[in-house]
Amino acid sequence: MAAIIELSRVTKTYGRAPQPALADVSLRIEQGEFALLMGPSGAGKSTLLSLIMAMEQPDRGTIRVAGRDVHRLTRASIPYLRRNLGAVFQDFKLLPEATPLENVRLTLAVLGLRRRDVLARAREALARVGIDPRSRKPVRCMSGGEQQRVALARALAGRPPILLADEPTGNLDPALTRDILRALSLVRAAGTTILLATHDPVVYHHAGASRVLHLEMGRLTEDRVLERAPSFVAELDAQGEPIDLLAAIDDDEFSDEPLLVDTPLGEVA
Ligand SMILES: Nc1ncnc2c1ncn2[C@@H]1O[C@H](COP(=O)(O)OP(=O)(O)OP(=O)(O)O)[C@@H](O)[C@H]1O
Repeated sequence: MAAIIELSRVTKTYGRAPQPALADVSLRIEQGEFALLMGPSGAGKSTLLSLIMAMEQPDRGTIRVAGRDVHRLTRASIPYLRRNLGAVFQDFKLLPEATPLENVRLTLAVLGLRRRDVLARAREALARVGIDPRSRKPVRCMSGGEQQRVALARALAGRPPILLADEPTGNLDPALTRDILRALSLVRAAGTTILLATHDPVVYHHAGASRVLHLEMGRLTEDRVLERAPSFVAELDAQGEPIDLLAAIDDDEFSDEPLLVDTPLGEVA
């Protein structure tokens, strides 16, 4: 099977740093996998995610998403990458003065989703993470945990086939962490490939991930398949809950109108 994400001998050094942030990393992630990216602070987890999102350039090596080298995409192909990758950043990258609904709606509009679908999708994604879509609060007035959930809703609302998340439970208490993990289980059950960077042992034990990748000082030191599904995922399966948040991208929902907007997800043409 073709890998949906493939890194081949990727090295990245920032500026004149004495050590590379990532050193000769190769890995393949197949469609539908849920992989955790673990390792101590500074190990290179965020760097790896940034490279996949084409927010940073590697010094050497190639990174392919759905078979395409993300660092050789033409300008016209950037929307293809943005539609395929939903991202939750460590610092959220939300628009601070905008409400949660505006944050999600704007991203969907920038992705080119048809106007009539934007509002429904945005409301649905916010409700799924426990944020009231009618809230008039600017996100800068919300707690870290609330902002984190808005960021997750924004990433999921576009129904990307791949979700990249950097510490998505970092500001959440255990109950909210569990809610987010539950949302991620549904996302994964709908076929989305997830790559999630975390320090959080609760995530490790309860996310239902299928694989753990461990980074140390920029090197991939462990790549392990996890056999056991956590109990609450099994519970969800038993209940047969409808999975409606994520489905494959339906290109008919996207308009062909060209857009050029500088967004928190980068410039989108
Ligand atoms: N934009 C940057 N400019 C310069 N150095 C950077 C930059 N981003 C990361 N680094 C450095 O690269 C190395 C890897 O950092 P990275 O943020 O990828 O690690 P991490 O595993 O995500 O850490 P954490 O768990 O603390 O988020 C660190 O030494 C860090 O200081």
